Amino acid sequence: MPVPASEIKTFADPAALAKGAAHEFVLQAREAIEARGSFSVALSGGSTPKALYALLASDVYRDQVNWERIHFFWGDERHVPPDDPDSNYRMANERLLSPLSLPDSNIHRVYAEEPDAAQAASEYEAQLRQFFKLTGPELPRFDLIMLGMGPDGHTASLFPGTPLVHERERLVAAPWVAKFNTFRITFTPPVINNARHILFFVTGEEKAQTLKSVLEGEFQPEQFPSQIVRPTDGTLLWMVDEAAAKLL
Ligand SMILES: O=C(O)[C@H](O)[C@@H](O)[C@H](O)[C@H](O)COP(=O)(O)O
Repeated sequence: MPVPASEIKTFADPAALAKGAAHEFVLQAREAIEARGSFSVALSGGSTPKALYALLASDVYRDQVNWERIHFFWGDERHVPPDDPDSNYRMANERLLSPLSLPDSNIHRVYAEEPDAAQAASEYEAQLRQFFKLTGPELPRFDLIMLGMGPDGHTASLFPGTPLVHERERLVAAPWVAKFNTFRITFTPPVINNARHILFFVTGEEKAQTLKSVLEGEFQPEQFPSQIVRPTDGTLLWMVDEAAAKLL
């Protein structure tokens, strides 16, 4: 079932998308802080959000939000230490968190330096349960989960072929990702789909065919894991640039 046009916003280029995303982030943060006193957000990794993170920490936006009311998590993390060039935490910390000098209590990173990835995943799940005060099978409800999409249609660290697209129990898992010959730590679909708001950021012509398959093609989440993202009681917005949207 194709994604409705109302859930897709197209921008001229990555810079325009970053501005649009920063505006959306600030609006959602203010709304959550106003309504519930805090804003819980799971950041995405990779390269697309780099410009957004730097923009949010810039003079243009930094005074528009009460950052101390915001709690930062990660939707996925590479199985590397926090100072590794591949670390999603390091990427966000350098561009957003460190420049804002947030208290450590606002930053909830994955302890991906743990040699046993499965242990790192269950530890992160414990962090989620503690922060959201979960006592039973209920799910954490993030105010915002930010996601990217790879050219292969993966999102977070849910890669094509992973059985995790059908996961219903665990909140966080540690899949082996053969294409990178490494483990990853990732939210599972139930956590992602329980968010109040989900934003996808997708740019670049190399993703155009996959984006068309994901948004307009048959529902095949095993092949295109990004298709599994369908909020049960929340909003979903695909923020894409013209290059990525050229086949839509
Ligand atoms: O850990 C990661 O790499 C991300 O969480 C991943 O899901 C990313 O969002 C996509 O791979 C898109 O990455 P780019 O933005 O670099 O294209």
